[in-house]
Amino acid sequence: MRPLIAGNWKMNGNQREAARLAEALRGGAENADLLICPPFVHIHQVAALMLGSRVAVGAQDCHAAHHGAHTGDVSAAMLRDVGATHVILGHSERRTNHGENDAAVLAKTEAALTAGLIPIICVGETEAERLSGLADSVVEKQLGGSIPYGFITAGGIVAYEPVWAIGTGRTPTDRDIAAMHATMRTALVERFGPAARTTRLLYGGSVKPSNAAAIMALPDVDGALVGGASLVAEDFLAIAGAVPE
Ligand SMILES: O=C(CO)COP(=O)(O)O
Repeated sequence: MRPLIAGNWKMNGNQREAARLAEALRGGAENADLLICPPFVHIHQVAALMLGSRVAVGAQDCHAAHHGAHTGDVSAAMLRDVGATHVILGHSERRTNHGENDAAVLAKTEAALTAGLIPIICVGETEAERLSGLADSVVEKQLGGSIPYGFITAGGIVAYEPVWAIGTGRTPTDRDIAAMHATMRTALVERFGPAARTTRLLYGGSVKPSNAAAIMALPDVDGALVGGASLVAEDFLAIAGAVPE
């Protein structure tokens, strides 16, 4: 399957910087689909800049409700309206900083699907959980609790992001990444059947140009969710260029 290289810009950049970064990516990549996820306030502008390009635009979160009295929140339908096609949900920074649990991620994912957005559900263990041998069970529980019916057929995407690898420069060994991706594939196929074989499983956590080729070559790794390195156009494109043909 064609890999997806997704950039999570997190809370970075002003309008001018967002436009400059988006424009530098407009040409896309040879062997991978590209997706960029700017902060809410830049989505409209960036989606307009990317019209007619092969680069998709997504958001980093959405609310579970369609509309209503939810001060400060943004609905999936609003994101779709301004040009987003994807939304990252359940990122560990949301789980930690905003207390989002699997039930909340499930509700948001259902809202995204209803609005016609492709959800990217993030899962991953903390360092303490990995050291206690709990990584597999933590990720299986997150998958079980946050993926709704209809996710697979709608092209939903899962990102494995070990919490301890995010922004730290540390990554699991290639063997550990491959093992977790195999675990996730098995769990999805057991629950949803063979259709889940085509679900994209991304790896995220300190992906950079120097480690991308090795990670992207692993079985069941269908792309990357990139944080810091997605803010530098040449690094993001180098990661996309490292995808095997
Ligand atoms: O959280 C991430 C992407 O969602 C990964 O961030 P880094 O690539 O900066 O480690």
